[in-house]
Amino acid sequence: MNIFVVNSGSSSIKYQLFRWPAEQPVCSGLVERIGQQQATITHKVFDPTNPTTAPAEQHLTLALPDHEAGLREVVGLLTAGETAVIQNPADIHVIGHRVVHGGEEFAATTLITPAVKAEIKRLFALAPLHNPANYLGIEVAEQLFPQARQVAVFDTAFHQTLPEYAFRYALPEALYTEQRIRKYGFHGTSHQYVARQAATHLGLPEARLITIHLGNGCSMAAVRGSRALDTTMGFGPLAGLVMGTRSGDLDPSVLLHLLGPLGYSVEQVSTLLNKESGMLGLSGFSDMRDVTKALNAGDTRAALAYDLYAYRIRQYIGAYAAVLNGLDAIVFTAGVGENDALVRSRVCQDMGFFGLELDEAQNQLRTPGLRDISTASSRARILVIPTNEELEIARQCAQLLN
Ligand SMILES: Nc1ncnc2c1ncn2[C@@H]1O[C@H](COP(=O)(O)OP(=O)(O)O)[C@@H](O)[C@H]1O
Ligand SMILES: CC(=O)OP(=O)(O)O
Ligand SMILES: [Mg+2]
Repeated sequence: MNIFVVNSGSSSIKYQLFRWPAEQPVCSGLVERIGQQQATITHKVFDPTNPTTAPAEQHLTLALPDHEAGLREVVGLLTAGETAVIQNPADIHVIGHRVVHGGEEFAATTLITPAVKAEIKRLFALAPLHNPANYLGIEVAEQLFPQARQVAVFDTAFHQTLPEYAFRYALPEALYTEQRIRKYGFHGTSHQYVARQAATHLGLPEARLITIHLGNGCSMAAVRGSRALDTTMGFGPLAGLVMGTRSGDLDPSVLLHLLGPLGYSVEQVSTLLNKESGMLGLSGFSDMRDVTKALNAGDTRAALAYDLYAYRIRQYIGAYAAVLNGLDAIVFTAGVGENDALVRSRVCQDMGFFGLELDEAQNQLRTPGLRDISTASSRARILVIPTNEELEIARQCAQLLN
């Protein structure tokens, strides 16, 4: 069986093809800047005899007016010429779609039906940056792969186990019962994937874990074994940690002040909080590699941004150690969490109270796969685990269809 995973964003499409049940990655890629003058496709084909060797890479620059044009081009790469890994679109049997917001309706992976699509559409208002793009990806995939079974895997699903006192806001009840205003949480496939690996690695099925996903979007989760107990993102993906361009936690009075005395429109506030804040707002750079470069050059704004970023993570480690009544491990994952040794070092400084003691030499190493970067005497483990949302999505598709 061939499972094709699609993570469709507002201007990008990430994809990966797996052979099942071998869980073997065949190819993966990223289509960027859809709708702009020049879009790019990075397409990687893995060596079928040895998927751990570096894949063959291909780069294309071309005009792609929309997602349909983008996915059509990808189908071309999958089926034609030297890069061909399948003969025609009918060789794709299952398509797993990342859908960011599943509301309270979807606590599990679901086969996509017209009713499911209608529900995903109804949730546009709750995830305006993500759900419309995910929906578009589904529609285009249905056209290009009419034979395939289409499956939705929701970012929110893993967090549906949160207790009510953790997911409710202290607002009048009707806003929850009638408007569904509550904490949902996101990046669920990533938290679930690394939590499972951590629990297996520790040999503790009921491990008390704090998973820390630091990508462009950032979030943390308190996880007991395989059950999510709390998470930092909320009603939408704006709450909690400082992110590349998103503010994270903010006193709601700031919004009232922006909307009232300062005369911002709702649209302007949305742009401010989603696209102009976070590390970009503080330092002028959204990409952590640029922030680090500025920091090393003595830039004081970058230094403050770095301190604030790490401080917020440390605060939530404290909060979640309380939620879990103890701690067996924290797990760093995603682009920043996996690669940025300085962030990990800042976060783990003076955390002896929580049993966390970093081995700085191990922290600096760049070996692939799961790594334990804590000292032998550390009471709780500090792990770095590469996330693989695409593999987790494929696994959930396979599980659903079995
Ligand atoms: N070597 C590195 N050192 C520090 N940060 C890195 C490194 N590689 C990637 N990143 C950071 O990872 C972030 C992107 O993470 P990623 O998980 O790919 O995000 P997303 O899936 O949300 O696009 C960027 O801020 C980027 O700067
Ligand atoms: C939900 C979310 O924040 O996703 P991303 O990090 O991909 O933007
Ligand atoms: Mg991501």
